[in-house]
Amino acid sequence: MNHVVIIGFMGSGKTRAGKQLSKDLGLQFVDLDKLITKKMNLSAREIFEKFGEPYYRALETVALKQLIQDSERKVISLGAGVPLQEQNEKYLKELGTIVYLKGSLTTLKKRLADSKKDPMLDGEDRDDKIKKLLKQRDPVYQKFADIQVVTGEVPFEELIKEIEEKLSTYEKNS
Ligand SMILES: Nc1ncnc2c1ncn2[C@@H]1O[C@H](COP(=O)(O)OP(=O)(O)O)[C@@H](O)[C@H]1O
Ligand SMILES: O=C(O)C1=C[C@@H](OP(=O)(O)O)[C@@H](O)[C@H](O)C1
Ligand SMILES: [Mg+2]
Repeated sequence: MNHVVIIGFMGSGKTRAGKQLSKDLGLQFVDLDKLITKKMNLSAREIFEKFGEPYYRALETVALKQLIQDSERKVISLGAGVPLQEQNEKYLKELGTIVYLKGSLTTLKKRLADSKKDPMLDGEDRDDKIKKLLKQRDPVYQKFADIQVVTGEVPFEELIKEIEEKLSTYEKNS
């Protein structure tokens, strides 16, 4: 399918940017986390606590497969962990054009400092955890990215414009 797919670390702005892009492009918006939490009637943290992380990962994969079958083009914001799961690799490649919202460690630490919603940041020192996970995840996001933009350095509206321009160029050439 040729969906517009947004990937990136927690706090990179996947959900916010996805909503704006869907409005501008006149496409339906899907947030993969929202799809899962709505269906389960539980938050991501509650699903992690009740059933464990592997269960959440399985729900992500099921949702991805459904979106590949969906013939109506959409803007899809993925959860930050989706590209890290080996079983998702082939589905991600089939899903559409992948936009990586890249945030620096400084930007992400700032945005995530008070966020309570992410179970992946529970436990150890939050800044250390962000640093460790970003080091592990950034190369994976880069590997999947058809388009990359840096968040945190320009105003939101400019960032969206940059994504739209890059998408248009990418699609013309592919
Ligand atoms: N370009 C941006 N500039 C400043 N703050 C942003 C930007 N994009 C997102 N945010 C803020 O960062 C936080 C995380 O955004 P969100 O879209 O939920 O990220 P994600 O879905 O990638 O975890 C929110 O408070 C959001 O308003
Ligand atoms: O980093 C992760 O593994 C996760 C990120 C979350 O999504 P956001 O990227 O929207 O925060 C959500 O999917 C879940 O809590 C797991
Ligand atoms: Mg999100």
